[in-house]
Amino acid sequence: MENVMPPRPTPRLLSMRPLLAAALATLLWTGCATTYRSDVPLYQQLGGEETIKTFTGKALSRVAADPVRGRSFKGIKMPFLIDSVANYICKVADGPCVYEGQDMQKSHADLNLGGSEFDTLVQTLREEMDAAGVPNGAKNELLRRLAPSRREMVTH
Ligand code: HEM
Repeated sequence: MENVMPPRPTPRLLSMRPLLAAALATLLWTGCATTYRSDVPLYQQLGGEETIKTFTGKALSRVAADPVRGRSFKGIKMPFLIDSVANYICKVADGPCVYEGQDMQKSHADLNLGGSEFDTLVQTLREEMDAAGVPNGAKNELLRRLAPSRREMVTH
């Protein structure tokens, strides 16, 4: 009589099973890490207060050092400003930080900011969040929350 049993997987394929399972787990984990999770406070997904201060400080320092884009920062005490902006961002991200500064309209009113200046800072923040290893989902959620302040700061 003819044998109708399906062929059994080769031992080689069987031995690759743990490898395939590990690859799948890595894929799932990466997927989770890059997606914003509404059940975890955003500031935690951004890496906590320390990381927020790091990427904020680097972004502000880079823009301030630019010969053209940095014009608004002349005479500004950068360590104080960095602390204040980091606390603001931490608070926007539902963190426990206390922000004691003015609202965005008042604090930028005298700077005569253009749209492209705002966009440059946002792009620099994006790059520094990437450098700090902030997952894409958390990064985009923070930028989404900051976006409405553009119309409060930009005057032309
Ligand atoms: C996402 C965009 C921005 C955010 C979240 C932000 C946030 C802040 C915060 C929280 C303060 C501190 C206010 C206070 O302590 O009373 C501040 C002040 C300041 N910001 Fe921004 N800012 C943004 C865009 C910009 C841009 C585009 C520039 C210039 C290129 C700028 C330049 C300044 C300067 C110079 C001050 C100090 C003003 C002063 O003390 O007279 N900011 N910003």
